[in-house]
Amino acid sequence: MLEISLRHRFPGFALDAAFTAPTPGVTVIFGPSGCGKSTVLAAVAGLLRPAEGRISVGGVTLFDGGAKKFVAPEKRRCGVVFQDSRLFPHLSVESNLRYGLKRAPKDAEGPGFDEVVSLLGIEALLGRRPAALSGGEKQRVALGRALLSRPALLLMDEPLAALDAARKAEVLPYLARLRHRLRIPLLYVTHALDEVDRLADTLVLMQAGRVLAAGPLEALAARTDLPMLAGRQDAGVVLSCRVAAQDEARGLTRLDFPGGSLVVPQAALALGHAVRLRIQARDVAIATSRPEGLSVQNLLPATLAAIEPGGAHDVLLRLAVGDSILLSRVTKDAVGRLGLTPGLPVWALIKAVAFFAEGRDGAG
Ligand SMILES: Nc1ncnc2c1ncn2[C@@H]1O[C@H](COP(=O)(O)OP(=O)(O)OP(=O)(O)O)[C@@H](O)[C@H]1O
Repeated sequence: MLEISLRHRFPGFALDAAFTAPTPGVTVIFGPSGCGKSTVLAAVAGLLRPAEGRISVGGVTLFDGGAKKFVAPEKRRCGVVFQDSRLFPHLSVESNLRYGLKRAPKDAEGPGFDEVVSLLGIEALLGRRPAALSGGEKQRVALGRALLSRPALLLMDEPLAALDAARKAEVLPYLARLRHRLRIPLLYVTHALDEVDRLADTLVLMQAGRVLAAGPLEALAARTDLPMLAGRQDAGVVLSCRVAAQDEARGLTRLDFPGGSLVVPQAALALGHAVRLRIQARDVAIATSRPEGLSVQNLLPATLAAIEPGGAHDVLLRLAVGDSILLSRVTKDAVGRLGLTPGLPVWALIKAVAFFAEGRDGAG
């Protein structure tokens, strides 16, 4: 368990944040610029001594303001990866990685050099100096160096923020893969929702120095009372699925989630493989009777659970599909026209889904 409660002041900024998250697992702190995400991370790393509060990881107390306990940063066994890779420029990639290994406590268990190199796909880079690496490659090496120091907790502060979209798309699958393979707890700071969707097990939403909500990603993404998520044009739910069937003839893969199933273009995945699906509210339309002759492949029977405020001209519908929730963004006009009221049985038409295979190479 990660247990964090912090109070600290900077001129013009007050941090008063508390959350808990299960470990191992990926906890993502998400929020707008200046909300205090990096300050929380710095306090966990021991780079900032908070005025008050308590930090414990897996039952080990790193900071306790009341008991005047403050474990020095170098004793915390936190591996830190920043936005800029901070590699040693005069050392080869291999020497940078071995530096991490040298810092590992003698008795600490963790992945070996070869395993980390292969996990991050950096075999071909070992002889190069950091100046000869792309931004994405540098971040993979920085991550490798942090992993090889055998941390009890991995801290990442916007590790992809300095990368362009193509480089980011190159590194994200490695992070997703890591999340699946290694059992090191990860605390990850970002203001990019795609990273949240891909990586988070637990989501911590921060605003103006406070935690607005914290909990499992799937539960938070389905909430309509959190404007930071529901107010976005790309608001939507995340569902954990399993590969249930492969239809070679039609070129489709069937994914089951609690309460229903969806088909996606065929993915080369074994039956039972875990897949994370994201369905945006704007990609879900509804009908009050079963539509015929549709090109849309995913049509699910649902119950309209609630109608929540959306934008100026639209609303968010909460749709119960078995044990799962979908969100649908429709116009206020549609609510009146279709006579939508909570409890009504409806059909959800899902026009698009994004999906990512858990583990493997990460990408779906
Ligand atoms: N050492 C410091 N001294 C004074 N003020 C600070 C210090 N560090 C951070 N702050 C202020 O605290 C607030 C929170 O900063 P923090 O870096 O934690 O935000 P953030 O959510 O990580 O933002 P970003 O996404 O832009 O990195 C900001 O207003 C910042 O200016």
